[in-house]
Amino acid sequence: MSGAADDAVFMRRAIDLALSRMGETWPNPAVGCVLVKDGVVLAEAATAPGGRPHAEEQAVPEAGEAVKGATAYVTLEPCGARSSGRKSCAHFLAEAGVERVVIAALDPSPFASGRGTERLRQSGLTVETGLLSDEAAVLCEGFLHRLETGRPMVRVSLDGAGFDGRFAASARADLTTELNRLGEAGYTRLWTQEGDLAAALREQGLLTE
Ligand SMILES: Nc1c(N[C@@H]2O[C@H](COP(=O)(O)O)[C@@H](O)[C@H]2O)[nH]c(=O)[nH]c1=O
Repeated sequence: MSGAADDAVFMRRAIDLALSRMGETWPNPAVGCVLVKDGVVLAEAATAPGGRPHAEEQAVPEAGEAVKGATAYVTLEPCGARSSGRKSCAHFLAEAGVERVVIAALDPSPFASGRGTERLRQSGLTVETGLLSDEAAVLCEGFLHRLETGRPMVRVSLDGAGFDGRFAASARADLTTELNRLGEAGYTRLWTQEGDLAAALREQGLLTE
């Protein structure tokens, strides 16, 4: 396999890890991280339920000393700043001796966007962005929606797999207020089935299709 083909395989693995955690990490996005050296996976992890520890914080200690010189495949730009005051993942990867970081999507948070990649580059790591970014976008769409509107995204789903929860409200309720309340509680991505509620949400521009 060529280097580029390898990169896509490992990023797809990181995306799959994160997809399997979707709906469990809110208010944080689900992120996947795969650490690779000489074509061998050293360690892999996804954001823990509840949003912390982050994917990188789990994968790096698991890889141990071998992580020096490795490539990290991450579905989201490693955080460059933390709301929790913990060491940022960019700092953590650089300190551990990772040499190259391949990223699918940039962190959409205005608080953090670009800061992780900047910190990594300043520390001398090679940083590549945008690999499989379309496939990774679903992982942080709810997080981004809540950042922009204060409300969780609502989509129609048959079974709710991968969502933070089900949006249950009367179609006649004040839906914006209900969703604002759920946004304050940290929900980022909710589901509903087709029916009166979905129709009311659609009419009010509150449904993502
Ligand atoms: N879940 C996740 C990230 N989430 C990002 O981390 C920031 C919030 O950090 P904090 O609230 O301190 O835990 C925020 O910018 C969010 O997008 N970052 C990562 O490197 N890896 C992860 O697994």
